[in-house]
Order: sequence, then C-alpha cells, then structure tokens
Amino acid sequence: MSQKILLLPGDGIGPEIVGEARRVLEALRQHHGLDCELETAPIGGAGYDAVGQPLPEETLAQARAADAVLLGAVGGPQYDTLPREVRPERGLLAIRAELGLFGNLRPAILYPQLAGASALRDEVVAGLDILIVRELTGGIYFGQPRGVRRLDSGERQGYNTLAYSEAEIERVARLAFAAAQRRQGRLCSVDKANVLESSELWREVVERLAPEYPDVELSHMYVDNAAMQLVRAPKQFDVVVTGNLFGDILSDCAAQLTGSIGMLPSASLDERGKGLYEPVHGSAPDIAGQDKANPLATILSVAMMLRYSLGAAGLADRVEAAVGQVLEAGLRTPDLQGGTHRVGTRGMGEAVAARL
Ligand SMILES: NC(=O)C1=CN([C@@H]2O[C@H](COP(=O)(O)OP(=O)(O)OC[C@H]3O[C@@H](n4cnc5c(N)ncnc54)[C@H](O)[C@@H]3O)[C@@H](O)[C@H]2O)C=CC1
Ligand SMILES: CC(C)CC(=O)C(=O)O
Ligand SMILES: [Mg+2]
Repeated sequence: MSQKILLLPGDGIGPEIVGEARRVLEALRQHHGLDCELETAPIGGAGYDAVGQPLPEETLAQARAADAVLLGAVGGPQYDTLPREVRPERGLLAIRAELGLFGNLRPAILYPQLAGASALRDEVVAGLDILIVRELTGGIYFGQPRGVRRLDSGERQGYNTLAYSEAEIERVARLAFAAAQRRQGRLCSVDKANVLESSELWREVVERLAPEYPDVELSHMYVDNAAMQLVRAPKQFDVVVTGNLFGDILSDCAAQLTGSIGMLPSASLDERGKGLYEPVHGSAPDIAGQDKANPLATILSVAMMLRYSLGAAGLADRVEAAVGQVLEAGLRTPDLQGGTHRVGTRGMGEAVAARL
C-alpha cells in the first residue's frame, strides 16, 4: 500500500533542503520501488503568511493522516517581531506536542571523509558515533506559567517554568535505555540535579529504571560538564538522554564535531514509533535562497524516516551509503571544509540522487 509522506518545507533554507530530500525520495520511487505519495503543506512563517497561523489546522490534519512527516526548518528575522503566539517557532513546538513526539533521536556520526572538517583533531573525533535522545514535548519549552509580568517596582520580568513529571521522564528514559541496548550498552543521563528539583526527580526516575536494563551501564553527568566533555573527549559517550533545553543545546554542540551542523538529522517519535523527521539545524536566514545550504542533514533525515516509519531499512542504508559516496568523491557544500569539488545545495542533492 502506498505510504503518505507529508513535506513541510517551512522557512529560510527549508524549501531548498526539502527540495533535495524530495529529489532523493523520487529517485527511490523511480529506481527502487518506494511506494509513496508526497504532499506539501505550510508551517512556521509560511503558515503565518498563508493563513495567519504558524501551524495551520489543515497542516496538522494532513500530518495526522500521514505515515511520516519531513520538516525543513522554521523562523526568520521578518517574523521576530510578531506576537509570540504566532511566531514560526511556536508552530514547530505545537506540531511536536500535538503529535505527541516526545522522543527526539539526534545521532551525531562523523563520516570518515569529514574527519578533517571537524573543529576537533582527528584522533579526538575519528569513529565518532553518539546518539543524543532529547525529551521533546516537556520541560521549559512548554512549562506553564510563562510570560512577561510587571513587578511591584514597575519593572518587567520574563519568566518560564521548568517542570517534568515522572511519566514524561520515564518514557524518554525507556526509549534511551532501549537504544543503548541496541548500541554499545552505555547510557549517560545529563541533568542539573545539583541545582534543579526537576533534575533531581529526573535522576531518581532514570536510576529507578536501571535494574530493568541490566545490560546497560548507566551514568549521570551535570550538563555543564557534559558540554565540556563533548568537546574534550566525545567518544566516551554512546547514548545521552536529557531534557528538552539541554538536548537542544548539546546537539548543536555535537553537530560541530561531525564537521557541520548541516550534517545532523533527527527523528521525533511518538509512543507508537510514528515520526516527524527534520535536520537539527534551523532556517539559516543568512544563507537562504543562495544555493549554499547543506542538504545532507535533511537527506539523512529521510534515511531515518525510511528506517523508523516506513519499514524500509534497506533503502535507508542505500541513502546513507550514497551520502558516503558523494563525500568520498570530494563533494563539499560551503559549510564543509576540505574536499575537491565545491557544490551548492542542488549539486549535492543531485549527486546523492544520482548514486541511488
Ligand atoms: N528546527 C527548526 O526549525 C529551528 C529553527 N530555528 C530558527 O532558525 C532561525 C535561525 O537560527 P540560528 O540560531 O541562526 O540557527 P541556524 O541553525 O539556522 O543557523 C546557525 C548557523 O549555521 C548555519 N547553518 C545552519 N544550517 C545549515 C546548513 N544546512 N548548511 C549550511 N549552514 C547551515 C547557518 O548559516 C548559521 O550560520 C531562527 O529563526 C531560529 O528560531 C533554529 C533552530 C531550529
Ligand atoms: C526552534 C526551536 C523551537 C527548537 C530548536 O532549536 C530545535 O529543536 O533544535
Ligand atoms: Mg536547536
């Protein structure tokens, strides 16, 4: 039966990188029998421009009906002065919450061809393969109350709430323990339990689950140390599980270990494994519309989608192998150092599709 994939290009470089992901899906359809229907809908600033909402109702309905969703990125300076409730980023948070996508898998893998492109020395990053499991629908990005209030002094105060329930911690921790079982069997839970009550509970719940996963070696680390360890000795990590804000920050940091933020894909999964797939980076307004964006994070997100939502692990392997081949052939977008052939967004997408 044909599977329905919803494309949400979004803003900035979103349409360019999703265009290249689409090219890859079409190559798989043409040459490898992938049976899928592609639909496109607006989100973020594009949603606001179309109907005044960053997550149009119609887009959400299409996402619910789809077998998988591929998103580019949202946001841009032209939207930064809008009321917060209709800003593009709210649309992204809303679709994550509405679809119940609590588990965000962010693998940071160094392609051997990019060892020289990493900000760190070869020996520190060679063979790097980390999985960051970020809680995606709770924590300070969603906590209530939030807002800007007037103090008695007349001064304004901005405030947010960081809250995690036991159930929210448990379900993402189980996802991470299970991922560690399929990998090297090491799980590091990152928190700030020396200061935050929500982290103290986080650590307690993760610790309580550990006996159910005797084949996983569990450790804990404070987030400030984890940021330092990620650039000091990143290969000490196998799977990292952490909350929404800490995971957002640490995964951008891990991205740079792999050569560029343009290399990091992600999968956001619900309780039943239905997913939304998106690169880790944002809408990069500074390079939008210039054929400069690296589409590989989005193309690698297609690979994750094939593996986790479409039951096509063989095709996922093919896409990942094609990415390795174009890097081996020396192709590099401007964000990647080294190589022998400078290409743009389109050139990179065409080169991957041609190898499928
Ligand atoms: N998932 C999403 O949709 C996200 C959206 N944003 C939004 O994106 C906008 C820009 O945010 P920034 O903080 O600048 O983060 P960003 O990730 O968009 O860009 C940071 C830097 O990385 C570069 N970069 C990002 N993706 C790239 C790619 N594929 N190829 C080459 N270079 C790339 C950009 O040119 C920029 O120099 C904001 O409106 C922000 O709210 C930010 C993060 C995530
Ligand atoms: C734009 C934000 C809502 C999120 C973000 O930076 C991310 O998910 O990586
Ligand atoms: Mg981010």
